[in-house]
Amino acid sequence: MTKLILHDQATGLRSLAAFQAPDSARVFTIAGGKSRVGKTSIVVNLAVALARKGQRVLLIDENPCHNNICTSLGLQARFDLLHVINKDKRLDQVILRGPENIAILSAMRGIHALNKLNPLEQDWLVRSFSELTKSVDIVLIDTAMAGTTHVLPLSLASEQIMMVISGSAASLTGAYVLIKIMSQEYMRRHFLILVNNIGSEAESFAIYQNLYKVARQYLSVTLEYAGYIPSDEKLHSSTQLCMPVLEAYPSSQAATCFGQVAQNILRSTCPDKYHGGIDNFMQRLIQTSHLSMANFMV
Ligand SMILES: Nc1ncnc2c1ncn2[C@@H]1O[C@H](COP(=O)(O)OP(=O)(O)OP(=O)(O)O)[C@@H](O)[C@H]1O
Repeated sequence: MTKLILHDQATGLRSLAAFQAPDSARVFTIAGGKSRVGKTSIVVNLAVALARKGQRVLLIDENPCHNNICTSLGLQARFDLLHVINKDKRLDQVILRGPENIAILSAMRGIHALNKLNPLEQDWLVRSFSELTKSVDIVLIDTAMAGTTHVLPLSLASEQIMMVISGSAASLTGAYVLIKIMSQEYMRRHFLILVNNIGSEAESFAIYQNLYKVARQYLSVTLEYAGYIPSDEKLHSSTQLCMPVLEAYPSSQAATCFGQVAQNILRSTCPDKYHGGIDNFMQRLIQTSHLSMANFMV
């Protein structure tokens, strides 16, 4: 029975993908197999690097307010996605502006409410998001870490999934488990890999290559190297200053690497044929938010 439900959900997801416009915004979910792997630092700094390359960036933040993008930038979000869902505020009224005019949407409470929306509320939300279509080129989603399979709905709704790994065994195992579930249950065949907090580029590439070989042999998926961010005290200091490292320490090694990662993801391919688009993303997210994590045996 569970298999049947999963099959239907997977079929639904694939048919939704067919409705996407080819020229719309690209949506990347940033996930990690372990907490504290550096997701928020990566989302914030990658957004700045992308904005400096002329991209209009929207960040969607799933983290709780004591530990989220706004806090890391010294901003305070008074409103969030739930205010939009409840029709207390319009989407443009809850979006904050960060460095380089990056748009930031706090969404933790809203994302958790998506599976309770009736069809009319779903429609309203998708239409609200369609208003962003002309003003956003790239969406980056910072996922919260609350269990291995928690990030599935956001990841499956995105065009691209970027897994952040470090050199630790826990981060590699966690990333492998997530890739396994998404490939075997949901036919996701392509993942971007970013290695963070690592000693050197050579070390980073060796870790990536090991994961690549194992994933190709046992899971039949393609991994694409998105780059690396070194272990850099300047990145840690910039977090404490509530600033992106690209602003606080523009000539640091970390800042240079974020520029390179931004270039790589702009060039990245999408063999899964998920063409993005914010309203379509929201439609898929509503659909995937009904997935019961209890269905998964890891
Ligand atoms: N490459 C790096 N070099 C030095 N410090 C880093 C690096 N990447 C992340 N950090 C530091 O590690 C800490 C955790 O980073 P961050 O909050 O971005 O992780 P996270 O994965 O978002 O955490 P959570 O699981 O709590 O959401 C921060 O203090 C950050 O400054």
